Amino acid sequence: MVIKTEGLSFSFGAQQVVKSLSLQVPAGSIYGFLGPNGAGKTTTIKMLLNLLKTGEGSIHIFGQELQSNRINILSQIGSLIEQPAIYHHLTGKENLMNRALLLQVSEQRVDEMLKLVQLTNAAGKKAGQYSLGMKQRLGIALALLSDPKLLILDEPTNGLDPNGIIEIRELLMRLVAGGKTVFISSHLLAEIEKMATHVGIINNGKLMFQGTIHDLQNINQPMIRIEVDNTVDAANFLKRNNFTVNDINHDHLYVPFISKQQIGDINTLLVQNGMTVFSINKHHKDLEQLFLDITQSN
Ligand SMILES: Nc1ncnc2c1ncn2[C@@H]1O[C@H](COP(=O)(O)OP(=O)(O)OP(=O)(O)O)[C@@H](O)[C@H]1O
Repeated sequence: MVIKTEGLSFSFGAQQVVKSLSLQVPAGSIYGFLGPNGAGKTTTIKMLLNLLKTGEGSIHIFGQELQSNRINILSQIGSLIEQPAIYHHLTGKENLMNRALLLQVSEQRVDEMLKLVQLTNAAGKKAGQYSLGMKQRLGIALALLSDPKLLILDEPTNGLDPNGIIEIRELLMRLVAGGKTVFISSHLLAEIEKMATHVGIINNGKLMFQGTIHDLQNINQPMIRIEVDNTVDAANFLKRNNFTVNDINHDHLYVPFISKQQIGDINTLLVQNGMTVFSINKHHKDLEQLFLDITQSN
């Protein structure tokens, strides 16, 4: 394991915000650390980077205990938390050169990083004029200068438009293909599902789920969401016709998704039997619905 925590806890005064967290991040993974705002993601990340002192529990990174090996461990981690530390009056390349001087890495490495994050063409432009996505990519380039084995990113796609999100996703996938491990936090389930190999889900400081992306997909099966005039009648009717109805509320009912054909069949069946179908579509759960499922199955 690249990161292994056991019983990790942290409190701000009387408020415990991280509760006995046991994380396992395998080498070569993109580990999606998922949770709603305020769940404790940033606090956990700050502990992993030794920016906050661990309350209780232990942190091992690269197989070594963090406190007693922190200089060695932290020198092999690149990180980006909150806004990247960028000088706006300097160009992208100058920002990187500044850090390169400190780290004693070559200009060639700076150029390689610019290429990797696809900022070569914008290298001579002032960073203050960069879009949010370009700034995030510059932040990642800064984090990568020292060639760290592990990259820890706190919500790097926050505030980005869909193109910016795709660029970051593709970049992270390239990094992992090149042998690095990426730990990335997010509050967006759909975003993490598209790139992560492993997932940890945290809510109110507690780990609710941890496993591979396939384990997550097993508990996060897509549904057919049906909007009809009378959901109770429609649900009873579908059950009589051997469909499983998983959930029902005032406006919608939910049937496990099997195929597109089945969506057509259900539509025809309901309409032919006098029911009004307002909409019918394949539906993916959001994080809140997933929490309910996880809580119920525990
Ligand atoms: N410096 C602080 N002092 C007191 N409470 C804090 C402090 N920083 C965070 N908290 C509280 O700790 C809890 C967890 O915050 P944290 O920033 O770790 O969550 P998060 O999952 O990263 O959320 P977000 O995505 O909104 O940053 C929240 O209730 C927050 O209000």
